[in-house]
Amino acid sequence: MEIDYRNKHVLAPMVRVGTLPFRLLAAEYGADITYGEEIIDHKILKCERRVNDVLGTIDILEKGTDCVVFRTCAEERSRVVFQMGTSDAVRALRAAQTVCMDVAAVDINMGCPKSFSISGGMGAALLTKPDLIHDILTTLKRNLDTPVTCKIRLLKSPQDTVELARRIEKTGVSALAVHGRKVADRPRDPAKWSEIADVVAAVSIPVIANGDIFEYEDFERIKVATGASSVMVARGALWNSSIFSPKGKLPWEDVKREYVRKSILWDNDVKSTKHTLKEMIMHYSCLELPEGKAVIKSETLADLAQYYGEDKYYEHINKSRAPSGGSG
Ligand SMILES: Cc1cc2nc3c(=O)[nH]c(=O)nc-3n(C[C@H](O)[C@H](O)[C@H](O)COP(=O)(O)O)c2cc1C
Repeated sequence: MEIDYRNKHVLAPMVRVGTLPFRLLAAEYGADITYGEEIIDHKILKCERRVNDVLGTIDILEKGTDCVVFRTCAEERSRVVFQMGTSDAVRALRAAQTVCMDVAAVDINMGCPKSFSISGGMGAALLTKPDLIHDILTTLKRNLDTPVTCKIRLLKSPQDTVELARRIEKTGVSALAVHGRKVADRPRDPAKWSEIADVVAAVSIPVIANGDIFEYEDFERIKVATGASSVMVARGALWNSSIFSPKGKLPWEDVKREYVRKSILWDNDVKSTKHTLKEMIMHYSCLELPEGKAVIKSETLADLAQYYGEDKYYEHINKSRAPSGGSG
């Protein structure tokens, strides 16, 4: 089923952050479309799909283990985007086939500047290989019923970016997310909204504008500046996912607590929960203070529950999951 990419507020893909509890939290506050963290195709190819009746989730697990690589649930089926890292069309297709029936769309990461991506020919390395981009996207389009999209960065000149966007549009993708920074730009460099506007003007598929949305009002500002109708947020949502709420941001302490509860409810990987909490704490406070130290020291969700005063909730959830029967 085609997903509508117009007039949407979108949670950006974020490694080690965009797992199920975080996506559901963002959606609860108002995000319309929520991307998962980037997962590399090689990793998915070592996985199997399993229905988790206890949690009510669909789990993509490393074969023969309980190691969750991707977890989703029916509630987010119509809005979750699976983002993949790849450098090969056939491999991308095989990996996408493992997950496509459980997600709203499959997205290819063409913006990651990290060395592990570039050295594997993935992420931003694709930006200089338009033929390979074409190959990957058309292979996915031809063989999947699921919508296909991609996320790029700006190229050296606005003309180059526009030329690439036009080529991408020709592959039949449903939307194009544009992060308004170049590969060499640092996160603190301002995003170049005007160069996103050049792309919006040049293509007719929906463009999702991304970069420097830190307040709810910024959604409207970037729409006006770029002409894009949809907007994607990463750091603004990481620090306080209630940025999606038209009613204004909630105190980060409340958001954090709700994130801990959702991590417990969906049995999130403790490393991902710790990482996300650490990012929030680093932004608002400091890891050297007692809270940061307690999060770093935590080894399990039970430890985190205890620190945040959610131990009763943790016990309640775990009791409700225990197999019935026994003495009663
Ligand atoms: C913690 C973190 C993890 C990220 N992981 C990904 C990722 O997995 N895939 C991706 O395409 N971009 C990733 N990005 C980039 C963001 O999706 C986004 O393009 C960038 O941060 C600019 O948006 P912002 O100004 O709203 O932060 C990540 C960014 C952050 C801060």
